[in-house]
Amino acid sequence: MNENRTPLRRAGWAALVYLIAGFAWIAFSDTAAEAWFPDPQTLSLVQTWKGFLFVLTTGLVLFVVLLRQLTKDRALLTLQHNQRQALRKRERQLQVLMDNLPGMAYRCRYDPHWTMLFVSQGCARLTGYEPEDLINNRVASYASLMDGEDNERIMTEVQAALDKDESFSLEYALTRQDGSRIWVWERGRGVEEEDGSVVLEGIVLDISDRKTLENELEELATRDPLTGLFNRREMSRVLEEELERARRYQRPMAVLWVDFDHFKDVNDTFGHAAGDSVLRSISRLLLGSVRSVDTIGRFGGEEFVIVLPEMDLEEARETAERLRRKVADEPQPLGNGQTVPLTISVGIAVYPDHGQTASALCAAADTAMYLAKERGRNCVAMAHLHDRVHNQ
Ligand SMILES: Nc1nc2c(ncn2[C@@H]2O[C@H](COP(=O)(O)OP(=O)(O)OP(=O)(O)O)[C@@H](O)[C@H]2O)c(=O)[nH]1
Repeated sequence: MNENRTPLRRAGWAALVYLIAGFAWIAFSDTAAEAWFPDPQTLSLVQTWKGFLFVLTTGLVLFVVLLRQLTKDRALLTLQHNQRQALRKRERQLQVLMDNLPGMAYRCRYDPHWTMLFVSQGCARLTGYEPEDLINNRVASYASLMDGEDNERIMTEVQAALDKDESFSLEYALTRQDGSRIWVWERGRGVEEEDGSVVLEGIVLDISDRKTLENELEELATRDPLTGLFNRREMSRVLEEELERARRYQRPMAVLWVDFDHFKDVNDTFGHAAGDSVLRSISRLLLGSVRSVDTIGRFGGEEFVIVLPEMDLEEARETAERLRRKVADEPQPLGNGQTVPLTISVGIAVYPDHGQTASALCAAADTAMYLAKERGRNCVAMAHLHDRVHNQ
């Protein structure tokens, strides 16, 4: 209650109380003294002692009031000093924490530039820009470090989090000042300022190492380690995807089933390492001989599957024949400076002629490949139309 009074009002009240008490004392004590001590000599003595009493009392009151006030002031000053010390300590700790983040802390506006109002020192390590370069978009805006589509996606995600008053987590790529690319993870939330506007506060961490590891793991899960081609699982996924597209747009699609001829002889004669070298070399050769829309996978052993979107029977036959000739014409390196001639047998199945499903097409192409082997190898065979009936 007292805290609401202004110092002037409080001092005014104290002075008023003092004046009233003083005047009352002078007025009533003189009258009372004259009434009780009619003798002028005694009265004079009483007046003197009365004066002493007044000075003593007011002095005591002044002493108590001043003591109380000064004690309070000192306690307040000590409290303020301790609070300032604690604040400085926390600021220092926060600074150390922010400067040692594997990234940066920030405060920014929710605008198309992500205008930075504050960024910690880690900004230089993360982006290559000094904090003052990014603050208020002085040299570059944070948005200019992001990819265009990422920026739009992030704007939408952050808006959704702001609407729900929740924090947001984002992953996106940044282009640093030197042009190198990094992956970052950001977590932040909207904070209302004193003027009612909303700013974003959070941290941005470099997760490039994690991303590289994730990509490597993804590669391991989808690629054949020897040839680098898609493995059976990934190839099956691609086949389903292409088949779905062919169905939707009512376009043909071909599957080639490629098997090396007498590959066992290569292994037996030159060793397994030489066989591996041949597998790698033919993989490269096949990969370099198809269109960018075509996909090659190693299904296992020396069997390869090639998916050729938008290819009908005749085009597929021509492609298979071209691949067969290319392999036959080029002796394969054994890895020791020597080469070995090798041929392939290719089975062809085409959607929708030989099958409607991935498994039906694979089975038809595989059967056609055995037909090519039966015909003496180093040749191409088309699946029979009646295979379609068996496969469905
Ligand atoms: N070097 C090497 N050989 C492999 C690999 N995978 C499978 N093979 C070999 O491929 C050979 C396949 O032999 P077969 O199935 O008998 O067929 P082929 O000798 O090619 O004869 P045809 O297919 O009948 O013309 C086997 O010797 C396998 O050991 C591999 O990753 N590396």
